[in-house]
Amino acid sequence: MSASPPALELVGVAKSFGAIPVVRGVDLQIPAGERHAVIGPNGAGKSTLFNLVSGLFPLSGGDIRLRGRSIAGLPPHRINRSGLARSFQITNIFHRLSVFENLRIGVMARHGLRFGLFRPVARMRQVNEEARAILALVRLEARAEDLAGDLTYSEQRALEIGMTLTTGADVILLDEPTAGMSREETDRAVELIREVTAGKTLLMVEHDMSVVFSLCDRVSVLVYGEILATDTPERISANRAVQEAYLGEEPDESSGRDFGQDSGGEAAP
Ligand SMILES: Nc1ncnc2c1ncn2[C@@H]1O[C@H](COP(=O)(O)OP(=O)(O)OP(=O)(O)O)[C@@H](O)[C@H]1O
Repeated sequence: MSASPPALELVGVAKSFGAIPVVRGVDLQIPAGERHAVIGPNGAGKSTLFNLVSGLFPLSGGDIRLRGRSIAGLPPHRINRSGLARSFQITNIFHRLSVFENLRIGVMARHGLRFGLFRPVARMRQVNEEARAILALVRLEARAEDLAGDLTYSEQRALEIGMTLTTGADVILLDEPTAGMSREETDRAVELIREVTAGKTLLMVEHDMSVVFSLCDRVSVLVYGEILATDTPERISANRAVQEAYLGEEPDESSGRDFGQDSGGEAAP
């Protein structure tokens, strides 16, 4: 055991909707700096797990700890301020503001600054610098002045990742960051995610095993609300129990999509 607590720790995490258990006692430790994927068949409880970690749903049981401190019961904005940011697909983006303004608002929020209030010039200079740095990191400099609503789908996803960075969080949750992207867009997104999460802790839901292989240190397989296995991508893809959990999903080495999903929004191959 290392001396420092895990960046993120789930202890016996449970969630029921009415009488129906959906997440059933999940234990998971993610050390600081690890990139970790949660995979699993449709309806396994992956989104619910993310909603529990980010504070959108109250726990039915167990505990969630960020750097050793419980965040159970905290509202999402408090969890966010504690250093955990989640990408909510494209819903965080103000479509009628420019790309730069979007990032600036995110950085301002972190500095406790709001529109319409007195804004000290020196702090605004710092805000602008930070926003520009994130703009470069997510490779949207050429689009800085364009409306966020005019970005392509994958550019919007990049902006969304940029918004999570504006919070300064060092634990990042990404929910299917490459869903709906072509192979080329996916490859670019993987590069971008690798760069922007360097030195941070990443927890992602991802269906595309080629993405998991190229990005993640470890993978957890969630089946019926329970973790079936946690291991390296290589060992997970060779695991018989995992293969059986994806009934009817033959490993497909040619596409790299070892464990396909029948979810709607995926890009055509
Ligand atoms: N708010 C809710 N109320 C009742 N049931 C819910 C709610 N949210 C999710 N569920 C149920 O919980 C189960 C797990 O759903 P969840 O969306 O977490 O699965 P998932 O693994 O993310 O699936 P997918 O890969 O299809 O997104 C499903 O049976 C779903 O119908």
